[in-house]
Amino acid sequence: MSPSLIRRLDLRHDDTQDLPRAPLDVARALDVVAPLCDDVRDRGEVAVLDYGERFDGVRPTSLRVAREHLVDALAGLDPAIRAALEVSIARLRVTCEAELESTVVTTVAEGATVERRIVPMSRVGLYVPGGLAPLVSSVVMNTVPAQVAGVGSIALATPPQAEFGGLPHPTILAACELLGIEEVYAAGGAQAVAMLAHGTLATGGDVRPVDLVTGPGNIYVAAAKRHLRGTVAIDSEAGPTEIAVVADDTADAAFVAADLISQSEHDPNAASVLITASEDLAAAVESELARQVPRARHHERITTSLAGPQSAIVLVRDLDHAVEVADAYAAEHLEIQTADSAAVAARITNAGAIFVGGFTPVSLGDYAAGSNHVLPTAGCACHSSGLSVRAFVKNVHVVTYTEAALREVGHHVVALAEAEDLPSHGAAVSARTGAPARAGEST
Ligand SMILES: NC(=O)c1ccc[n+]([C@@H]2O[C@H](COP(=O)([O-])OP(=O)(O)OC[C@H]3O[C@@H](n4cnc5c(N)ncnc54)[C@H](O)[C@@H]3O)[C@@H](O)[C@H]2O)c1
Ligand SMILES: N[C@H](CO)Cc1c[nH]c[nH+]1
Ligand SMILES: [Zn+2]
Repeated sequence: MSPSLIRRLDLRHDDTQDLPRAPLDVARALDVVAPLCDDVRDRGEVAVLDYGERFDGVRPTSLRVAREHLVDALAGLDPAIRAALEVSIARLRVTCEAELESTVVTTVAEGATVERRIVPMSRVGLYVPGGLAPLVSSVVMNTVPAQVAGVGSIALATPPQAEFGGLPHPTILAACELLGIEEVYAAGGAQAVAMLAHGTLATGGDVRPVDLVTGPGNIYVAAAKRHLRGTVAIDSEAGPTEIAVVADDTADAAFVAADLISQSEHDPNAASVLITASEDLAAAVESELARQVPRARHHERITTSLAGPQSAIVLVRDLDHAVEVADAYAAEHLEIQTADSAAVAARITNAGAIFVGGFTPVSLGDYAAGSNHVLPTAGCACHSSGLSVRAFVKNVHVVTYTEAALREVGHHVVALAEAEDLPSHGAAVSARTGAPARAGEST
């Protein structure tokens, strides 16, 4: 029998072993990315073009893509792809509209209100991957929530393609035009994220800085987002793709293998993990991988991804143990293919998105489920969320008190200010309410 394409990790008797993770993680990639981002801050568009030439093998004549290229790309778009994009956009828009929170005004006492105002980000930068594959669907996943949130100004960056003379891939340009995105840059990787975050006005260029950078990308893109967080807001570290599948004997091994392969197709650094208590299923999935992988167009990078230390078939004691391991792993995508998938899914705390049952593959969510495919990776799902309208808005409390309402609560403010040895805080209230000043107050 030929050796398995994926290793086994047996946690049944020893679950102190490390969970599968890629050796090239964000922390390591920062060594490359931090100086690169600083260089873009200092040298602006010339640096962006230099790195494009080095990493993408082409130097665009202009970083900003002229509108005519967007219009031409949409005119030349295959109608079947346009129809699919329209469905993808429509489904995601429905979800985003339903999830957009509205302003809430709370009356906490008579004459005292706290309004939570929802304010869209003024200007955002969207990143769309285009190194190994032109992820046109990421144009949709970034843009639709930004537009539903009401963002005023949107810039989008995606790598230049040597094949298209330094322009981004035409299908990506077509999707931009379809969605009305006019400010598109032929810039990829960390240099694109740095360009959006810092802008290039200070170095003589035309790119205005953004307030938020969102979108998926490879490990260098994820590292750039970590490095620049603070200069800008980010959605999450949405790096190399991961899939974990919790499955039992009821799962279809051919489906499970197809789903592992589908996400390994993204990147040699992508991670595919099956978590199961069933040795029979583990063996059947290994056979299916051996059958399906050689037939896949991108079998080389799939093989690298499956063989890497980031991928494994993890053997666990039972379903409870499977849930525990899935939560500890905190996968970007978690599929549940068990006898009662919904009940198992309800027990999961940490995952970017959960795909429930045998007929909800991750690929559906990648394109047309109505969910967002920009999701936290490398364990970040324990603290970060997938992209949604919430990333594109801020909450601002608007506080309004009448004089009577301030008088009613003022003495409590004074008491707490005293407790913190900050009497001038209390004095700012006493000055209005006429309450007696305490020692050390100035009114
Ligand atoms: N987590 C998510 O939500 C999600 C969604 C979709 C895709 N993805 C991931 O996005 C990634 C897409 O990766 P990609 O490479 O195809 O496209 P990409 O656009 O993310 O990255 C390409 C860029 O990487 C830069 N680069 C390449 N090698 C480099 C190096 N050695 N040093 C510095 N920079 C370098 C180049 O500038 C290039 O423009 C995949 O890893 C995929 O799994 C993640
Ligand atoms: N699986 C990716 C998220 O990690 C999204 C994607 C785009 N195109 C295909 N798949
Ligand atoms: Zn995918």
